Amino acid sequence: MAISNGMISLTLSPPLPSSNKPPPNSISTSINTIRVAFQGSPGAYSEFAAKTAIPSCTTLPCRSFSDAISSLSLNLADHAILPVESTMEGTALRNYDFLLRHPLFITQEINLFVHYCLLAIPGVLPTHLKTVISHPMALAHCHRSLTRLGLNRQPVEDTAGAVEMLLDNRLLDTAAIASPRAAQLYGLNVLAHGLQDESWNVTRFLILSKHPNNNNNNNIVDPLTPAAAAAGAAAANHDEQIVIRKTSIVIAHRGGCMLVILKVLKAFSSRNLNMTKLEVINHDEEEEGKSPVMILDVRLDGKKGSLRAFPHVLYVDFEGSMEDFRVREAIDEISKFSVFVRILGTYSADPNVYDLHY
Ligand SMILES: O=C(O)C(=O)Cc1ccccc1
Repeated sequence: MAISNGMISLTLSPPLPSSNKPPPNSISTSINTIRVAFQGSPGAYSEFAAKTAIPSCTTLPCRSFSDAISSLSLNLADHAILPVESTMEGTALRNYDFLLRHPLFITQEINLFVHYCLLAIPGVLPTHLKTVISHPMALAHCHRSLTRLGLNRQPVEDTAGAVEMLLDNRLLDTAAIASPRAAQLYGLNVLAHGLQDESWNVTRFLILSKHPNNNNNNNIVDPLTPAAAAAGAAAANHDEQIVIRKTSIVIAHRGGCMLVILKVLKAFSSRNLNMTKLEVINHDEEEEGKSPVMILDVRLDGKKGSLRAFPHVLYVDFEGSMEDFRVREAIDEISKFSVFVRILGTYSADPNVYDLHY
């Protein structure tokens, strides 16, 4: 079945049996199955990340990330998942833009090892290949390998979609870069494993929701408090995993980037709050071809304002939750010298990196 001109596929994939342990404090429900929308076809890395983060979930494949977000407003999905950065390429700014343009909150993060395979229709030999198709991030992560193989690159929406394209069009001179799972799912041959240019290739995905995560789980402790130290000792004894809460914010400011960065660092360091990410985006209006970052004004009380353009933006992640007074104080301080602050959400830090099982 399809809705709104068939843009959103309504096929819900069943939960994936996984030998990976779910991440701490992963979202779970005993009554309703959680539905996670992702951009791509079944077998995409995002789908695997969703099922690793929330093992009992069903997944909703969507043609674009906008469709995945629409599925939240249409109540077809409870969450959407988005790859936001990788160890090989840093922040995927385009995906962050999606997040900033919508009234969404981060409720969980998940880190996944990404192994790429070269897949082709059975019978196709490496010598037959002229072109390779895949998600732009996959093509970038395999840049050196593809240059060595002398293949033309063609970006498509997602890795599993590339596999579908091979099959739908019976492309006999083209390969796709996708996961071993996609190879199994679609019955393609794996011509090469481990195509990524660096063996340590981890992608960080964010799980997004219409509502902020107000999880007051007792296992969750704010770092750097006596409770954290005590919980740490207890966990070490019982082999438990401590869950550290993280918060992501976006700060926009006018000019004088260095001074703003120093003030932001001081707001966190003076309160003993550990930063895990600081990324500065400067999109000067005068600079040709660069558009300012568009950010939707959304507050934790759910009120949303207008979409505003900012040329200078800082993405900051730090350890600590919005329930911690030091975090609230730091954000208050930052609000005094920046033109705009948006809180993207507090969620549990993922201490693991999950692997696809071949
Ligand atoms: O295309 C996919 O399979 C995705 O889920 C996006 C993606 C692409 C490459 C690495 C991680 C996620």
